[in-house]
Amino acid sequence: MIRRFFSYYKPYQGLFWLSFICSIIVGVLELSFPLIVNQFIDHLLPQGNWKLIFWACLGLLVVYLINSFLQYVFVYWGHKLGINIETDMRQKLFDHVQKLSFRYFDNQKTGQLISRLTNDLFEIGELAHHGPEDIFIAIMTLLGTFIIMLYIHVKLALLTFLIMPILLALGIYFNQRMTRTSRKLYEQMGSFHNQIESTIGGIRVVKAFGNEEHETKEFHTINRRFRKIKLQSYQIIGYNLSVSYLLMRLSILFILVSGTWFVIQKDISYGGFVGFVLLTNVLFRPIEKINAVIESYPKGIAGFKRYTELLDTEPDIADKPDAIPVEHLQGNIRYEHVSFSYSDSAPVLHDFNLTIQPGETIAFVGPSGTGKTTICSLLPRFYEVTQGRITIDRIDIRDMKQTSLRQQIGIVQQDVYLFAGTIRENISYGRLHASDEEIWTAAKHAQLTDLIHSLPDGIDTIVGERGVKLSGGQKQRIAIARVFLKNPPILILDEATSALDTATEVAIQEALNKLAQGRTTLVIAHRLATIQKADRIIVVDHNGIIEQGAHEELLAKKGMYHQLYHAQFQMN
Ligand SMILES: Nc1ncnc2c1ncn2[C@@H]1O[C@H](COP(=O)(O)OP(=O)(O)OP(=O)(O)O)[C@@H](O)[C@H]1O
Repeated sequence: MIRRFFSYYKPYQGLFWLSFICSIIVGVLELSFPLIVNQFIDHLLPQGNWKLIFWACLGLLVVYLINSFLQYVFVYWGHKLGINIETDMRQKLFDHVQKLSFRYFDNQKTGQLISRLTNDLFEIGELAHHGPEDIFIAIMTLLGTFIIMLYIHVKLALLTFLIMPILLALGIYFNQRMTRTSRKLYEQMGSFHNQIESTIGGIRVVKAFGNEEHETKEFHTINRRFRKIKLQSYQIIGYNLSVSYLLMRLSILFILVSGTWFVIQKDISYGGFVGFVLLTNVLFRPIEKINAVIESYPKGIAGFKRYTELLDTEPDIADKPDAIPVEHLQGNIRYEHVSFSYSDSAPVLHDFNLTIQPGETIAFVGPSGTGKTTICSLLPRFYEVTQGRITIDRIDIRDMKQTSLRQQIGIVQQDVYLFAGTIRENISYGRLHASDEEIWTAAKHAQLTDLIHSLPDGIDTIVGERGVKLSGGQKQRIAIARVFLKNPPILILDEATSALDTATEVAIQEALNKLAQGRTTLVIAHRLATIQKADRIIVVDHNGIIEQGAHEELLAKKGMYHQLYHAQFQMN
């Protein structure tokens, strides 16, 4: 995992070394200060030579100036390195998430995914900048300080280093506790995002049922749980800081007492003693740094683990290495002995066979839950068949490049999803670089021109999140315009179940009929009145296809279609 983590530094080796070298120089210069003070007290002070003292102070000033400049370089460029790595990782993760199949998203919570793309990566970025450098610099400074301490006074140095194992053991103990708490914190953060996403996303349902209070209570529970874990983590940080602080100050006291004894014994000079005390302060800085890493390390590592986990999720529907791009398909579709199940539960389709001729309009009818939508979802490979195969123009769809296959299929769903942009942007989603004229033609075919002209901002009217500012019928016509623009040879139409007013229904039906002209069309029919002109009606139940034929033929058979038709007719 560490090797994998470091592989992200590769493109930024220059930045890494720049901030690394700067921080080493900063560390070394920090170490030089106690040594200079030592020389100052022992040699310059007794001589009383103002000229030399002036030059020594000037030298120190230069050291400080260089150090302050390097601090800036280290902080800015070091963080730039972290941010670059974070940005790359986020992009990579986003690209990967886009490749995952419907099946993956069926089992995921959006909030968890958002949490991974935001918080996790922020923490990883922090670790990427601080982790390796801080640990390395801390070790270097510890070693450097120890060597200089030994140089000044061996016995005092050895006494000081007796305290180190206690401080390190303390660090390790708190690190372990922090790792556990961080994990809980992140799980909670995901639940947090889920709750917000689902309540705000479904705010209209919440309000329609008057369940605001219930949602507030649910949120309150999660919010309190999050608070509790966050407090726990700060309690650990607090303990760690206060115990470490106390130990460090006790160490200084200990060094003051033992150093004074050595001074009285004339075993160490005054300058050596002051330099030593100053060095003790330098010695504690790396320990504080290690403590800071201890705070950020578990969060970053927990985030990185979750990041790699998601990145390693193989898309269960991927292009074969030799997959072919397809263009201009005729639309000859064959389902050959297709079986399919969403999970280990009972199959939705079993040995399903169907041949659809190019340009034919097929309507699927049958009771709810019998697999009409599933049959259509298998065609663009949203889900993979469990057995059998589906071919278009005699090519197995698994041998085609997914994007090219999906470019050949247009889908109009009953539950239309519009993006929170303008009408123009939503239509042009069908073909991203379409010209203005093409967009207007598509809008005209979808009978949208009157609507667009009636709006103050015309085609540039903002439709609101998921198109809330438009009616169901208007949204559906935008979805139809999108597919006109896409102009695919194959169509899947999931018919609207809701009863639209007659004028709107006629307008939508006209638009759909026009769209279906010259294309192979699969209609998931809910309202039998709209599919009477279909070339073939396929009646399915839980056992598969039970009847098929034209409307009149099926009525004459007096079978299932006849029953369904009359049931709906009587209801109307
Ligand atoms: N994403 C999914 N994961 C698991 N099971 C699913 C999924 N989608 C559908 N199902 C199940 O598969 C079966 C067939 O569903 P499908 O939506 O294809 O039926 P349908 O005939 O289109 O129904 P309707 O007429 O109500 O739209 C149902 O039992 C449903 O619960």
